[in-house]
Amino acid sequence: MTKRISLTQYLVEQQREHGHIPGQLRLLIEVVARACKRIAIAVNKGALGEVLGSAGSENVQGEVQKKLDIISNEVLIEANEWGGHLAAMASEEMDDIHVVPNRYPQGEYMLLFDPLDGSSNIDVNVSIGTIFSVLRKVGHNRGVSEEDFLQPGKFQAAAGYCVYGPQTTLVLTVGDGVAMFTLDRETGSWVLTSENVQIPADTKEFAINMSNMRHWDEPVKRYIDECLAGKEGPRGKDFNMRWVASMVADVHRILTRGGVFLYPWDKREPAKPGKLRLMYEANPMAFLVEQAGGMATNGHQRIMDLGPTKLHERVSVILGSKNEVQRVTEYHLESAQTPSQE
Ligand SMILES: O=P(O)(O)OC[C@H]1O[C@](O)(COP(=O)(O)O)[C@@H](O)[C@@H]1O
Ligand SMILES: [Mg+2]
Ligand SMILES: [Mg+2]
Repeated sequence: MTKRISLTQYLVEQQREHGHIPGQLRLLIEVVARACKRIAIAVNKGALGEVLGSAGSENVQGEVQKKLDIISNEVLIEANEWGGHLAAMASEEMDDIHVVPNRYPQGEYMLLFDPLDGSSNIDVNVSIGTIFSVLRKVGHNRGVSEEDFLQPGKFQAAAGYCVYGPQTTLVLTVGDGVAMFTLDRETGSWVLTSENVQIPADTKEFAINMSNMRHWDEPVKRYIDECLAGKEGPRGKDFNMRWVASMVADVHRILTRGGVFLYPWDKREPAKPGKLRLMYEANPMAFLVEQAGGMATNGHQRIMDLGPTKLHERVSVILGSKNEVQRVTEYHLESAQTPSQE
């Protein structure tokens, strides 16, 4: 029988072999993983745990909060407040940052999360998840403010997600490749089930919400039209389409078998750069995807190079198999160089 490696053993080994996971970061990741286990239990109970349905409130984005959005947020805050070695936290479901109180010495890290991704799928029993990102606090011996969080994604110390699906899987990077851990419900431990995850550079599968087609910009229309044209079209191959409407599940599929995911800017809300959130969704997923050999851009620039101007900033997202993301990005650049016909 092959040896089972737990999350703790994996992190300790990474620390010993590569020396790049400080003790505080290792403990922080373990606390997040423990919180995800508690969220998985709540998700699993479903109607029996009275966790389904709307909470009757709205978040800072004006989106209706589900009960599980709030429960998951509370679980993550509570777990990390005393056990997470943190200076502060920020969440998609909270207007402002949450500074960890009365700590000396103050924690070196800041945690950002989308506590429950794919909220529209909760009540219909489709995969959902938790996405998280870890930043270092620059400048010790002083308080922490929202500005401390406004760092480009390339400075993330760690990122990951947990997908609550047929299996509960934790996917993690600390900047040295991507590892996947499956929750063994009988023992309650996270068991390493994939290491050095690699996204194939080419794919025949795309993920986009096709109902927004009429709102898309030219380069996105061009790319999807070419995919839809199949064997007879310029791409010379047939493409398949998937859209779970939970970013965690769509990205998990891409990390597992390749593909390209797009949630681009569109004309519905032209003033907003996109639907997805830079700090809680795009940055952590971009870090994972790049660590697995893929690519992530907003159509013009690498996502992890973007300098955030506010906590809840939104962004256009194209990520996954390198050659496809490259192609969509080139289409955007070409279109920017072509004078408008209007
Ligand atoms: O319903 P749409 O517009 O296709 O959007 C789906 C997208 O919205 C999201 O659910 C947003 O996440 P939240 O549930 O955290 O708000 C993404 O996970 C997903 O990619
Ligand atoms: Mg989300
Ligand atoms: Mg969410």
